[in-house]
Amino acid sequence: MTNSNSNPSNKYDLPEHFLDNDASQLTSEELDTLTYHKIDITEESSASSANQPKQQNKAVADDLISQFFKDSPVVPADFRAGFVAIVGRPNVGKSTLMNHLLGQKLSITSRKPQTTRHKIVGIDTRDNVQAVYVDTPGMHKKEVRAINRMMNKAATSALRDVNLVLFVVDALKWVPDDELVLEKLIHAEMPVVLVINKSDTLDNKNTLLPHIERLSTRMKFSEIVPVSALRGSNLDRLHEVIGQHLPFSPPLYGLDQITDRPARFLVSEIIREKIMRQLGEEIPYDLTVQIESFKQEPEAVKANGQKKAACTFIDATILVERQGQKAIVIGDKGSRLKQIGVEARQDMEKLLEQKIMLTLWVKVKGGWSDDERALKSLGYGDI
Ligand SMILES: Nc1nc2c(ncn2[C@@H]2O[C@H](COP(=O)(O)OP(=O)(O)OP(=O)(O)O)[C@@H](O)[C@H]2O)c(=O)[nH]1
Repeated sequence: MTNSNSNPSNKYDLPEHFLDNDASQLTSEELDTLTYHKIDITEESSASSANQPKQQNKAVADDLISQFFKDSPVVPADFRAGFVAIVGRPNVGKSTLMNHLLGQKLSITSRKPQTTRHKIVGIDTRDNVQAVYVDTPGMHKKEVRAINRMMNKAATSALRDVNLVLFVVDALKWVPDDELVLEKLIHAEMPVVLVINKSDTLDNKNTLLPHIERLSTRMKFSEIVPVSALRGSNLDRLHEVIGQHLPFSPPLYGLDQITDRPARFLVSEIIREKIMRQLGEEIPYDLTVQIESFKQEPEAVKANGQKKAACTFIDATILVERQGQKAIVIGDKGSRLKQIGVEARQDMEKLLEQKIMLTLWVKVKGGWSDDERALKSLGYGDI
């Protein structure tokens, strides 16, 4: 730190992090230095005040308060914020929609139904609106196994305490699982917006209107918005509708925050997505990824003066049900696992904006998807 006497009124002599934080985070030593500055400044403006410690303390407090508010973003009175649940049967494009609404990939997507297993929270702040999206596993009728039951539970619980629901359907398709979602929403107290996704697949747009009319007789939707999540069509309109239906409220999360999920969770989801994309139909979805270790090393300067970039070291285990699946994931001479690793690392580097060293292992853990206790130990218990 610069000698405070050399330039008493220069605020950059203050402890560095004071510019970003409030005074409660200063050490007492730093506070002493700060007070010393303040005395110097006061002496410059008023010679008599040097003997008035109370006034000096008040000046310090005023300075801290004004600095604190100067650093806090000003939120307009008409700011709106709230939770938005994205619900629908499997494969209608809920995760694709959330990623495109966020403009950032958070939720994994694949052609395979039931890709989304957990409740994912994505935060989007724009135009004085903060929408906190909850992407849910698709709801479906076949609750055959423990994992399906848990996914349905997660989707239903996402409907509690939200301000708005986006009910996503696949173009003109209407199947019993859509009916199941509709039944859950009919008595919902919050507004429900029907999002007709995959509108790019419609050959004849005239068929849309009778479909919308039919669905409107089933329940009262606040709005019906046809979109193509994949192509990003009509999402501006959807953003507008979402904003209109959220309550006036200060932001619920930081204005720059994009998710409440820890980085280790997001990286395990990235690995899972790459496996599903690589293997397509070859492997059932009975597969999970466990992050064994996640160590972040900050940027450093080596002994020779060279800079060492920040790096995160990740060890992950892919758990499969059977020996045969292990061989499939590993591939010929490890080629498939290597490809999964390369693609996952690239996505992780984009997400975390730093170098990643990724080590992948494959292990057989029979019967995990049908064992509620094992699922809980893998983190499915809190969904
Ligand atoms: N043509 C077209 N395909 C889409 C659109 N949106 C999503 N898809 C595709 O539909 C498939 C399923 O998308 P997801 O976003 O994984 O669907 P989901 O509803 O989250 O699926 P679950 O995880 O099973 O609940 C993927 O192949 C997407 O590329 C769209 O607007 N148009």
